[in-house]
Amino acid sequence: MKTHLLQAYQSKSSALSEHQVFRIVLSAAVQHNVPVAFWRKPNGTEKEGIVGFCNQLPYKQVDLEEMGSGFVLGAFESKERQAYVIPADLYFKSNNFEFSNFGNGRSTSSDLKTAFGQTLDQMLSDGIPESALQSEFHVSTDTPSHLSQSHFEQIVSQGIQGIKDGLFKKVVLSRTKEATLPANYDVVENFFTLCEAYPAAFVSMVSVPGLGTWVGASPETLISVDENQVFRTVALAGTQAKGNQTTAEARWAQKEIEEQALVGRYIINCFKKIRLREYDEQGPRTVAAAHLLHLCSTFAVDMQSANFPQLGTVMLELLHPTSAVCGMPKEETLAFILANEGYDRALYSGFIGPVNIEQRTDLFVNLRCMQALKGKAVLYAGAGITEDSEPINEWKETELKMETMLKHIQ
Ligand SMILES: C=C(O[C@@H]1C=C(C(=O)O)C=C[C@H]1O)C(=O)O
Repeated sequence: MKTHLLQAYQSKSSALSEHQVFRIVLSAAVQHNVPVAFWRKPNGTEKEGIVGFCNQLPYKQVDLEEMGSGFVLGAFESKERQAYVIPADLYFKSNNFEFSNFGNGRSTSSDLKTAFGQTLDQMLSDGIPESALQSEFHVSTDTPSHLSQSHFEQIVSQGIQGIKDGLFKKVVLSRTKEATLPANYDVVENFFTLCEAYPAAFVSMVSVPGLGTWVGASPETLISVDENQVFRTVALAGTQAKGNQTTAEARWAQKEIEEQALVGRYIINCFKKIRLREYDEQGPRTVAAAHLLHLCSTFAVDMQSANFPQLGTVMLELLHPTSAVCGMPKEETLAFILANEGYDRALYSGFIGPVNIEQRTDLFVNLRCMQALKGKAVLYAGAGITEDSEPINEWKETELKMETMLKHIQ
């Protein structure tokens, strides 16, 4: 069903570039204080976008089979699948710029919808205003604390000691880093550049009142359920710089092989808990993510033949936070992270992605990401710590991971 706004938009959109359309939508969302998300799926050809007509973002338990269409934002510290959900009141794709209006079944604010539509119409007829050209975005009021190298290395040492003392087997420790954003920083341009640079990543830009603006290029699927009801997840861990080698040439040390095997075993244990035996496991093999290489195994389940229609939701609850971003066992390492890391991870290492759009759900682990603030960005990265870890090497690994975003903002 088409609204007045969508018809007006479609008739005029042909004269606009792809960049301009995304700029206009972001600018209107900021003006009306509503949430917006843009993304491009791994190896996808289209960029997609969602706007929710609500000033207060719903925070609820994610039930993939029950939910309407939307974009989910789960924090690292999310219990029982609680997450923010941007309802797909407006959804569009860059290949044809057809807007779909999914909001009909939901009680959207019709005032907001009308006002948003008028703003779009105005921009289309009067030209794009300065604010849209600069790609203004929602800014969070909470700035995460900045941690020193010595603090990070110290918690890594504590983590290694925890493993030696038998408290846990593996823990993932993370940190932040601040970078200055150039005066002409343009978040839409940043999103487009990342799409171009990282075709195999899930590239996203979400801008939400209160939560602020997050940009990322994640290499890691948490949960996907496709149109044929096939469930997929991955065990991704182990990191090395790619350099000039091909993925086939990469060699892995025992430490990385064990680190990744732990993540795989964790997924298999989750399947065991729910008595699911019919899964297909492939790998591990080496995969490239930007300038880095990781080890990755993939798991797939045909939900129809397994007779498990709720597998996506059940696995979201069991998997998050996985041992790729938290540790093994989950409870002990989560408590260690919360007590020692010294900052709030917020959406970093949480889960993000579109739900029930064109009969698919694709949730990713929010990695290789940053938060855009006024004049600066906060980058986030972590590294899996095992008994054989060296604190300085783990610091270097987080520096390397942060390069994924850093390279494209300066
Ligand atoms: C924690 C991050 O990445 C995760 C940790 C990895 C590792 O410890 O080797 C590798 C890939 C990701 O599963 C991150 O990018 O911040």
